[in-house]
Amino acid sequence: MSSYAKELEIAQLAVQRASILTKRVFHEKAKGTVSKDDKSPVTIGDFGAQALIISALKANFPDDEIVAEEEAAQLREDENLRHTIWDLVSTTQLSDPEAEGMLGGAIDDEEAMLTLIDYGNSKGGAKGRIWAIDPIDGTKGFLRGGQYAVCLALMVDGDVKVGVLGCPNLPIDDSAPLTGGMESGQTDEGRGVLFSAVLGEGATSRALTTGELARQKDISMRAITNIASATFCESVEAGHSSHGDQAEIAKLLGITNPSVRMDSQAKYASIARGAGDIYLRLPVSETYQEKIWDHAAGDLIVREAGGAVTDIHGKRLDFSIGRTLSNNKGVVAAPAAAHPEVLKAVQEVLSKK
Ligand SMILES: Nc1ncnc2c1ncn2[C@@H]1O[C@H](COP(=O)(O)O)[C@@H](OP(=O)(O)O)[C@H]1O
Ligand SMILES: [Mg+2]
Ligand SMILES: [Mg+2]
Ligand SMILES: [Mg+2]
Repeated sequence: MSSYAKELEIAQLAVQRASILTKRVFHEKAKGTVSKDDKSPVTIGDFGAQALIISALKANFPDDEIVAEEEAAQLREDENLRHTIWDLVSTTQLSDPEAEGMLGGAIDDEEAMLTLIDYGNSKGGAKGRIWAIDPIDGTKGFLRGGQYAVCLALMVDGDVKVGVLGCPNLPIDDSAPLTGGMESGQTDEGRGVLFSAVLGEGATSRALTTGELARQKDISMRAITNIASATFCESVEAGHSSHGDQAEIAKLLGITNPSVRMDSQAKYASIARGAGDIYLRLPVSETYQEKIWDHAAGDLIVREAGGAVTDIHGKRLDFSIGRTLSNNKGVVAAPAAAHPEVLKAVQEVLSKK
């Protein structure tokens, strides 16, 4: 019996249900975007998915704290936006009644939905049980029909214990070739994966369904015998990580395969299943602090699949500080045996700047 069996099951079902909503938004709705203070695109999908996930967590673990990316303030002002989201949230459920029942059933009304979204305002920290939610990670990928992820992790006393990633646009087949997006003309057929890990218990993948959980498979990173033959993943957005530095590092390692660019924590998931090998996220700004919800689930899934994840200084990502990874800079994720060599190359390139 897994040490976090109930947490894992609820987390996976919650992510699966939220993924139904995000797919509905993509397929059915005009992908209405509104601008937040930080000008990042945020869609009705982000708010809706966050409401559904928090509803499931509150029904099962009422005392746990939650750190989530979005907040309801804007929805309180904007009646149309609120109604649109409520429309989706109140009509999205798992097709399996037993699974849906485990998530606590329907949200009462619009006001309750707003309250739920705002439960995600915990400051985080080193004490107690805290969930981290990114309802849509890779919002830009989501909008362009590329990769995105619905992300959920449980931290206990600042350490990630459970991580779940729903990746609706990744191929179900763990050995499918790595590409950044949904190539034009492709359908949902054969796509949609739910990744998960519990600390000390390995990492798994399974097909994302609309009902009960599909059968899982263990996943592991590829063993790299020759680093020059590795493939690395990086953000599509040059504003999120430095393509230039990453290319120099690849060159230094003798890597000739082109990097695969994809949005979201689908990068962590892709290397964890052995479809790629290395994920580099090198800072472009002195001041930007990475958000815990952008990394918590992916960090655990990669480590449980046989990888090592550190920042550019070789420090483990520290989720115990608050809502951001203020003790870390950048991300270097690679198979454990290859990580020292990759980190050395990262530091060599960055030290010359
Ligand atoms: N200057 C910056 N540097 C690094 N990450 C940034 C950034 N500005 C925004 N981000 C984060 O990058 C995430 C997407 O990562 P990626 O580039 O790997 O797809 C965004 O998540 P959201 O899409 O959830 O807002 C956002 O939190
Ligand atoms: Mg965002
Ligand atoms: Mg994100
Ligand atoms: Mg997001």
